[in-house]
Amino acid sequence: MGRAVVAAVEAAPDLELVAALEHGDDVGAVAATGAQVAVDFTVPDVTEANVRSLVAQGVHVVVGTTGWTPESLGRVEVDLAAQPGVGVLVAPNFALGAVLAMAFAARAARWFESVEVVELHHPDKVDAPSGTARHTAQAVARARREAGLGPVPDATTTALDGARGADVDGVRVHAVRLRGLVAHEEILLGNAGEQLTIRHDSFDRVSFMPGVLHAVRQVGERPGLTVGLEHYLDLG
Ligand SMILES: NC(=O)C1=CN([C@@H]2O[C@H](COP(=O)(O)OP(=O)(O)OC[C@H]3O[C@@H](n4cnc5c(N)ncnc54)[C@H](OP(=O)(O)O)[C@@H]3O)[C@@H](O)[C@H]2O)C=CC1
Ligand SMILES: O=C(O)C1=N[C@H](C(=O)O)C[C@H](O)C1
Repeated sequence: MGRAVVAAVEAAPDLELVAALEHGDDVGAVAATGAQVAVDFTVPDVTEANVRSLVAQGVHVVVGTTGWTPESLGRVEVDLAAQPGVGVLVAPNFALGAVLAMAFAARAARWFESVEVVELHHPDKVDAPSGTARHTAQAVARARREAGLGPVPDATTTALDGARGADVDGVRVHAVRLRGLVAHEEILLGNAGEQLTIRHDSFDRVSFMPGVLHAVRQVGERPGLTVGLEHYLDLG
């Protein structure tokens, strides 16, 4: 992703690439390069420290790295309170179609008794379920709560560990890892006698770049912490 972002920024006539950091480089020296906005695609273990260092330097941050917890987001919010004017966007998916799929699923959720999420990725991915699937399940669960729906029906009493996937806010999420895949998600919504399937496929990492560039252009205008690109697309 880092290489794809470098290429996308270099190809954008209104943006200038002033630095490209690799593993081992000093994030604390980013402001000195003149950077106004930093983009982080690293690993869950280091992204919070990167973002907090960048916020302390007064640099806006666009984050694609997954694995964020409510606690790590909370610590960034505390840092941002001391840096008014600095914006941070943490977005689990920058593909416009994926953001729309999440929004459509949340909109549909109140009308269906059952829902499950299946995410499918390349086998080099280190986290499961994907940040996108977690974000989707949370949005669907919120919509179900707001509509007064009860738990998703499931009579399972005996199962091998993992057979029913992970429970994210009461929504079952299943993770597939398969060579050849890039990033894919299906939201399955069921009622008696019918099913709605909402599916998004990223076939190439270029799919994430329009969303990343949109965020880079916007983040300076949106101080504080934002979670999810949908808020930058008027879909939140
Ligand atoms: N929001 C979105 O739209 C998308 C999000 N992602 C997420 O972005 C993240 C990165 O994905 P991807 O680019 O595929 O992963 P890669 O494994 O290809 O890249 C991760 C990068 O982080 C670097 N890195 C690893 N450890 C450290 C460290 N301790 N300090 C600094 N840098 C480190 C790696 O360097 P080295 O290899 O030298 O160790 C590598 O350059 C993942 O969390 C993924 O889920 C991915 C695609 C889209
Ligand atoms: O690791 C990936 O590849 C991806 N990670 C993000 C996620 O965890 O949701 C976004 C996209 O699915 C690709």
